[in-house]
Amino acid sequence: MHHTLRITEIFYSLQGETRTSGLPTVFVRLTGCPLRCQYCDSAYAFSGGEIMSLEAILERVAAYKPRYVCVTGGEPLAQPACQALLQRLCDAGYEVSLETSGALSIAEIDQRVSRVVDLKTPGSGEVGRNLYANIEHLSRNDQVKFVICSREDYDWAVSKLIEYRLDARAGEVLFSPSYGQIDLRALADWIVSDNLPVRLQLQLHKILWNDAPGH
Ligand SMILES: C[S@@+](CC[C@H](N)C(=O)[O-])C[C@H]1O[C@@H](n2cnc3c(N)ncnc32)[C@H](O)[C@@H]1O
Ligand SMILES: Nc1nc2[nH]cc(C(=O)O)c2c(=O)[nH]1
Ligand code: SF4
Ligand SMILES: [Mg+2]
Repeated sequence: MHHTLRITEIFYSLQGETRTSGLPTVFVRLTGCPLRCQYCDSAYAFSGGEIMSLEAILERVAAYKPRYVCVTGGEPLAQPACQALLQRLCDAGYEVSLETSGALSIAEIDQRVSRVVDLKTPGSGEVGRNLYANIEHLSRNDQVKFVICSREDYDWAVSKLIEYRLDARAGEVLFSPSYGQIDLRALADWIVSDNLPVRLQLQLHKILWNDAPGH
């Protein structure tokens, strides 16, 4: 079967987020997203892009000789051929991660992939899109992320953490500040004072490169 995907960009940078933060990583950014989070820093990937064959994508990735590959977007799972892309990247021997909004099922996604599942907070404006059935498919190789816009979002994230025992299911629970929307030190202090089993993650690439294209 001949698979194609609509791609916004493929670039090599330091991973700015998740458990591989700071490690050189190739990013494959798929075009299009059915959500509209108010804070989205990747809205340029909602449209446009270029149709590429699976083979052409694999060739572009291989040219960097990476260890880590991150498939992101847009919403990667909105394109059916994403599943085949992830499988082929794993087969090629890369450490593969997938960033997904949590609005589409991860049930059929290769378990070799570290699935980074965002649970959309009320502050995102898309909390109604969360597919909670995804939680039962999480393994220790997966990560759950909350992007926190306010104290209300923090309290909501803590309630979901406890309700679903997320720290016992996923390998990492990430609390990430919505960029520029919340005081970093306050978020850090809340996590410490509540003794939470979560990791505060900053977006390293924005500190380093101010979110410039290609990073
Ligand atoms: C651009 S999205 C692409 C993947 C997928 N659509 C999703 O939402 O997970 C990648 C990650 O960046 C996060 N993100 C987007 N804009 C952000 C912002 N302004 N501050 C912090 N995180 C942000 C998203 O919540 C998501 O976890
Ligand atoms: N360096 C770098 N790390 C990232 N981690 C997640 C990104 C994203 O936009 O999804 C991203 C990005 O755009 N750049
Ligand atoms: S789901 Fe991801 S890509 Fe889509 S609007 Fe939200 S943050 Fe942006
Ligand atoms: Mg980005």
